Amino acid sequence: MEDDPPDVDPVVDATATDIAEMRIRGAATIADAAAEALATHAKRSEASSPEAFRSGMRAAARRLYETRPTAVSLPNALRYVLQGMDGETVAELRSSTAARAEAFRRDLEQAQAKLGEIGANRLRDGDVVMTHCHSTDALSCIEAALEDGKHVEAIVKETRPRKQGHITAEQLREWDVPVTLIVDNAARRYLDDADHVLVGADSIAADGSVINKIGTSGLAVNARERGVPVMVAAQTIKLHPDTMTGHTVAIEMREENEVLSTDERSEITGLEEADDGLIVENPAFDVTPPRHVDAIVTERGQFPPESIVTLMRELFGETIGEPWEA
Ligand SMILES: O=P(O)(O)OC[C@H]1O[C@H](OP(=O)(O)O)[C@H](O)[C@@H]1O
Repeated sequence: MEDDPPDVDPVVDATATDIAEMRIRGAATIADAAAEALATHAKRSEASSPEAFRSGMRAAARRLYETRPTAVSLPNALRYVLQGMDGETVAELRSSTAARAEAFRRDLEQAQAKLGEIGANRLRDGDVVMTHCHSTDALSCIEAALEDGKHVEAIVKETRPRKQGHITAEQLREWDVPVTLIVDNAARRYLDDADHVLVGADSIAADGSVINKIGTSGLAVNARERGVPVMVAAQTIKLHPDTMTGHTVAIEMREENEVLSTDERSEITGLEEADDGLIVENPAFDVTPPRHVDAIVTERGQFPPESIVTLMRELFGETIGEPWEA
């Protein structure tokens, strides 16, 4: 018989649930929350031996990993923290792991600020930026441009079905940026008024493909046709190491009820009960090929998408296992 899996701290469970249900969302924010949860788990661990501590940490990482599949910042964060488990005693392991998680969170914040400064160089005074979804990395570029004294305006796509564009609009208005909010289907019409498309990323593949909120690829195709450059703001934690060896990135399929309520479903089908003839598909992300992206802005500089693999090799090497195999 197999042993029971080790207990994880309730904070780990709560964080995992919040990530799965998108109360915690956005690739960088998810990574930060996961590292914080691992730190708490490490600090509160009452493991009776170093091996028990390590297996508890691995169980916590696995619980967090199994929440959402697309943003690679999550496994990258888990792996980074677990690689920092160091020591002969539980006390040593506890403090090294917690310190590693805290260093990760500090680095994440600094990387985003640095990325913002680099991305701001692409924005000129008076530029209009079209955004999709809500990305803290993308917003960091606008924030840095504002700090440089540039005037920036924004056309903000609503981003169905969850309307994260509202979060972007709220942040931009807080910074006093003039915002025009549009429905997603209006994007092509408004591209003529935009100087840049600026989006974030959940994962970047080795060939320079950008995996981001559903609708990004269509926006990028339209932007290319209209001659509007597409800029992707993505810290290196968004680089997906497994894609160097040919793995594809899993696209999360979310619940029907984000798109269609039970009442709306009954109105369409005229039935109270289930109708297997009506299927609702709700992919959360899509893949934008590198030819539709002008630049990937990271804290290490900005790169044409085709050359991102060089940075990926430098940062991750060639072989990577699951986070809990660290
Ligand atoms: O890391 P930052 O730049 O904040 O966000 C990156 C991306 O994460 C979000 O995914 P979701 O809303 O969690 O599904 C969006 O796709 C956004 O572009």
